[in-house]
Amino acid sequence: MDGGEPRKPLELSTALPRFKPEVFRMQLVVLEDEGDKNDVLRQKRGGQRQYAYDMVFGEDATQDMVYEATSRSLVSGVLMGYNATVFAYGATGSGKTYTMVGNTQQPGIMVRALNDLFQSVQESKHPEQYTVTMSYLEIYNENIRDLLNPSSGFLELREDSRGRNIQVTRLSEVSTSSAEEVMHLLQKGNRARTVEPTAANKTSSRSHALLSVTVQQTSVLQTQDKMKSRIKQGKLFMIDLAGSERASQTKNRGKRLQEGAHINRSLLALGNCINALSGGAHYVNYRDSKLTRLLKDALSGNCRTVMVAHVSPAAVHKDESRNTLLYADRAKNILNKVERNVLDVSYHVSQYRTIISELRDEIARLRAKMKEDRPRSGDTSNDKAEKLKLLRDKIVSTFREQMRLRRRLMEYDSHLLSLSAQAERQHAMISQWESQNNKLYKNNTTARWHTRRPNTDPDFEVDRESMYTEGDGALQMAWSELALIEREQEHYAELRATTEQELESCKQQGAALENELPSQISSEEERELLALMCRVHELEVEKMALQSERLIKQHELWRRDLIILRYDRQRHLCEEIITRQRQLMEEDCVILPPDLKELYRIYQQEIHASTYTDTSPSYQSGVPFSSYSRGKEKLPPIQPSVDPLFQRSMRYDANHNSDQAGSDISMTTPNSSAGSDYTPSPLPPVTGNAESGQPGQPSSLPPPAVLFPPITVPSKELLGSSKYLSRYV
Ligand SMILES: Nc1ncnc2c1ncn2[C@@H]1O[C@H](COP(=O)(O)OP(=O)(O)OP(=O)(O)O)[C@@H](O)[C@H]1O
Repeated sequence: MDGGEPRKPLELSTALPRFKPEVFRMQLVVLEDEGDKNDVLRQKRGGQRQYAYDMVFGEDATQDMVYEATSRSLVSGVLMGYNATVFAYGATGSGKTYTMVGNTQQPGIMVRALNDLFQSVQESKHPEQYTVTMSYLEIYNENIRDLLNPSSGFLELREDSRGRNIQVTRLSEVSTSSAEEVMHLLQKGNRARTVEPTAANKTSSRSHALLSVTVQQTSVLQTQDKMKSRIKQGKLFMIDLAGSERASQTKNRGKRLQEGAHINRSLLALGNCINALSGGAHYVNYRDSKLTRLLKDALSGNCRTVMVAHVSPAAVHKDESRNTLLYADRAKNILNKVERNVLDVSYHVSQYRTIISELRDEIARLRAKMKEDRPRSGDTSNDKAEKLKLLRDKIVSTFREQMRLRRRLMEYDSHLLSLSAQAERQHAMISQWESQNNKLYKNNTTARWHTRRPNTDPDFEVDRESMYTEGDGALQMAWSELALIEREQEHYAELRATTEQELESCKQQGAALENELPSQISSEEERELLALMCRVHELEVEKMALQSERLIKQHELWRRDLIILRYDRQRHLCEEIITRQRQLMEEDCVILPPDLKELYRIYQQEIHASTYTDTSPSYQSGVPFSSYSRGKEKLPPIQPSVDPLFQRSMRYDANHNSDQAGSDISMTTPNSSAGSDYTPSPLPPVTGNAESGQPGQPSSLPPPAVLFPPITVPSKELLGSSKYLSRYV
């Protein structure tokens, strides 16, 4: 390390998960530490530390090189419906803003990614199916500000009772159709961002900036009574974090010092989350800062995440550099489960169609009444005109009132639907938990486990005790949440009934006013004026039709969620039954008949097809499920990390010793590469010859009988974790 000032800091990238390991060669950063010269006793010895990352960029790396290697592949993923996040991390002045935003000559990741995104949309077969929206916010002193509409003040962060669906209220979501428009918005946002000069950086960002771009592709498959559409939605977050800073180095005072404290606190919270996640902690505290709450999905949810860590080669920054390297190193161990957000939406539009058509009928009636010729008194006195004006005003206001009431009814319906979806979820959660408890504490499998594993793990019983308490708490919470939901359902049902009554009387009032109309019209001009009023009504109805369409989609998504949940539960049960039956067959040395073997094979294919999309790394790796073809000697495991319950299931350990009478199952924690990728390596049979230690070559049974895949048993941490429950539902 030299003592020179940083000009071109070093950037490291760690992509989570490493979806293209063949592209990202691991590269090293060596941190040299000469030790403390004043440390005469040599207590703190210097030395070298090496850190390996997916990619390391030196001072010659261009913006383009950084973008190509870290973020380009994320853009195509977003268009396919994946979520992705790129965030820049590092000390103040280390080059984060340069990497993310850049300048006009050297644009950064944000600009390049958006350019690529729009280009890909334009080059696609159906550019008209895509909608792109963006929002841009900053977190300054723990307050959220809308960078696209800075005058809106501080915004609130909201989430549901389980800490999911995090949303920023009143944040502007701007719909964009071209890269130029986006660039303009981005520049506008950057101008609004809080940037101040400090001793460490002339243009120091005093806030974290989060740019979010949502790409939605909607393809309508059918119209008429039943509409079917497919919605694919990917989100890309690009985040320029504020830099960590030391008061002694930045020489900040007053306001700057206070900003620095906020920045450091939120970065510390982020560091804690990274530590907890990389260590596989059961509980991760995202609530310590707004930054971590917003980054929750990027860190542990359904998201491909790239962390670009920035370090300065200057000796004076060695502590910050070491910290950054350490966090980046830990972040590598975090494994996210990435899924495509694709939904086939099919919905009945009859319910809202009725409302809309009723309103349209009303307008038609109004028009007809206007055209009706009635005997008139012939006078065009001011008095008559005044009466007509009054009548018109009344008709307009009753129509508005009707619209208001109908809209309110729709909102109540929508809320009631969401409540019933939530209640259903709680029910599912409760029954799931109860069946888990049965499995854990009461059934035979557990008893056998105990007898097979005498005294191997002294903490085993203690763990179970604490799991039971934890589970009990989760169960109680689910029950009380259910009671709350039911109370809210009752309340909203009452509100709905009252509104319906109000609407009925409003409708009658409107009809009476309409009947008065023909006798009041005395000239063509008046007729035309009233025609205009009808047009305004029509437009309002159209607006309502659009709103109802949005609600319908929302309902359908909830309904689909529930169906998926039920199917998932059914599948879990089936798998449980199959696993246990196989265990019994195996214990009784039943020879597998060929047709049953064939059924297992088909079942396996089904599981694989439903679990792995064509972009799954395992599929691309050239070992797809089809390799388990008829006649092959091995069957793949029943449970290739397909469901959250069994995700971290026990895996067969080929090297496991044979002292567990009759059982070759051992607990192994899946390593990072095995966590999400299905590794169809040949697994030895459950009843294989333990002495031989030869996977797949058992001698105790004839060949067909030994083709059992291993029995998967949920790992104790998953069965006992309440976190699992909330994740699963
Ligand atoms: N790779 C690079 N090539 C050339 N100049 C760079 C590079 N990286 C950073 N710089 C320059 O270094 C200075 C500090 O960089 P930047 O503002 O991006 O740091 P930062 O990490 O965002 O700091 P802060 O956390 O204080 O906002 C800027 O003037 C920037 O233009």
